[in-house]
Amino acid sequence: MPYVYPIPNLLPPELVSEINKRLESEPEAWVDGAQTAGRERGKKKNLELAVDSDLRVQVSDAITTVLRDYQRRESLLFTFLAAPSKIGKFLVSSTDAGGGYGDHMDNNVMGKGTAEELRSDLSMTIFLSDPESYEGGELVIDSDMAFAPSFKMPAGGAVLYATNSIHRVNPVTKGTRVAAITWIESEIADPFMRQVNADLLQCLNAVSLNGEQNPQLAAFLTLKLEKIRGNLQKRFG
Ligand SMILES: O=C(O)CCC(=O)C(=O)O
Ligand SMILES: [Fe+2]
Repeated sequence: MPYVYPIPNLLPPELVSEINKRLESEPEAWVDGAQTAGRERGKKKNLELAVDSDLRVQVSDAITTVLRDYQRRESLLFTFLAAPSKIGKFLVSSTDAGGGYGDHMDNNVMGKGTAEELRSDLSMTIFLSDPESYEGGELVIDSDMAFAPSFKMPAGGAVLYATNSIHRVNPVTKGTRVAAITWIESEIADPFMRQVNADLLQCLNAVSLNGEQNPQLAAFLTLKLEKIRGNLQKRFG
């Protein structure tokens, strides 16, 4: 099974419309996206906010603040699944008709040699455009496989996937696809253990949300689940 998780409502709708408004108001901030593609530049046809532009930093910081907010249900899910230790700055991408990004692998290390260097365990695309507003532009994960899953999420929805999978963005045939993309270093390098940790966290969360009927049982299960999680972490890091 490929490690792919759609998260439908990662960003609140107010933040998505605020970001889209800002992006539309600064058409001069976009540059050729091939600049950030490294060896894959020939396959990439899109525009991106200049990496050092104020707008890119502001949009990236606003999204990261939501992801670091443990109270929101969807960012809780993101936290469980990713166990993020480092979240890279977001690239903001805009793809018009004729653009796309052919089959490729992302780099194992992002921001090499900078203060922001991270081991890219997970890649994440946050869709910012209304899916009705463009055609094509699906994100296809494990695109070298016969049954590769394909995603076109609602605005504010995300797809989190293992960085070691070949993937592509299908050609956009109409309209414009805007997305924010980043890479994440997880506290848990091993994908199998990351999955076990995510399952345990989901159990702990369910127990804490539904524990009123039987507080004693809830306390017992919480203690035991924390023990299992802690002991697994000690053994597998
Ligand atoms: O736009 C996307 O959904 C993914 C882009 C991508 O694969 C990349 O920037 O490496
Ligand atoms: Fe990629």
